[in-house]
Amino acid sequence: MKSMPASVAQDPHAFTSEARDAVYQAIFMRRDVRGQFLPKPIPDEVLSRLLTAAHHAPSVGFMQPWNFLVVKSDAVKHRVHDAFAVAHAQAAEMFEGDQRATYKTLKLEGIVESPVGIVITCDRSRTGPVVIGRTHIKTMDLYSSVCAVQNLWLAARAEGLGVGWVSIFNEAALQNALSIPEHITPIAYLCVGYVSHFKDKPELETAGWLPRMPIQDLLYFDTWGQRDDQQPLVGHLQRDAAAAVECGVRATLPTAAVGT
Ligand SMILES: Cc1cc2c(cc1C)N(C[C@H](O)[C@H](O)[C@H](O)COP(=O)(O)O)c1[nH]c(=O)[nH]c(=O)c1N2
Repeated sequence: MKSMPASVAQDPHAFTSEARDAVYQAIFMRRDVRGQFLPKPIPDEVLSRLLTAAHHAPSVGFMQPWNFLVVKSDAVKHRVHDAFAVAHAQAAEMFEGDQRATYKTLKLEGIVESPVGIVITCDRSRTGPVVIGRTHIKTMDLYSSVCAVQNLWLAARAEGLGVGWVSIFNEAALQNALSIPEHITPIAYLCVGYVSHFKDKPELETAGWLPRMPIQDLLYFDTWGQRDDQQPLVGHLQRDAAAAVECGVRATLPTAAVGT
């Protein structure tokens, strides 16, 4: 995105403005990709960078609960797709009326078309029963694996790769399709590949499923539920929301045309 106005002196630890802008570009130009995958292979050196980025995610107690399963076999992808198809049909029945009709028109995966699937898992027993930071809130290990997903997703966007997270599975069916042991939780099945183009906004937004919520409606000060629209921060948020949208629009252009 175009540099956000720097009204305060840059901290000496901050990235250069070009590097900082690249981070924000990765964030605002990232999309969940389902339908625009190209068959172009992903070089191992690129996959290696993605996986290394994922492995450098934060994790509770540094337990690094993840494994990475790289799926290239068509037979395995078809097994995963079969598991998706069952859950997808079940999911359609959970919506009513117009929503069900819309749901059925949505493309919600690119399992077979994407050249590579990457499954990120969570081994909840990896470092024993007591983990620093997970002593009371047991789900922290799952959140750690999600951090790995997000690192990979952003790195992929910087590499020009699309990623689509598919979660419409009965968990046991997905484990079965991938021979994942019962005690390992599959966190994400990610469809990864080069794309014909990136969309400017979430497909569910374009389809009229849901809009992006205004961030100021989600913001409280000091205690839950306490709003204060007079806070200068709120004005900044409105400006930055517009800048983020503009960045998403520019994501539809080849990056060479986008610049920083
Ligand atoms: C945990 C989780 C699980 C899923 C998703 C995301 C996340 C975070 N998303 C993608 C989701 O629909 C998408 O992120 C939002 O619509 C916002 O769009 P962008 O990611 O900004 O393009 C997703 N998309 C899809 O087509 N099929 C799916 O099964 C899922 N599952």
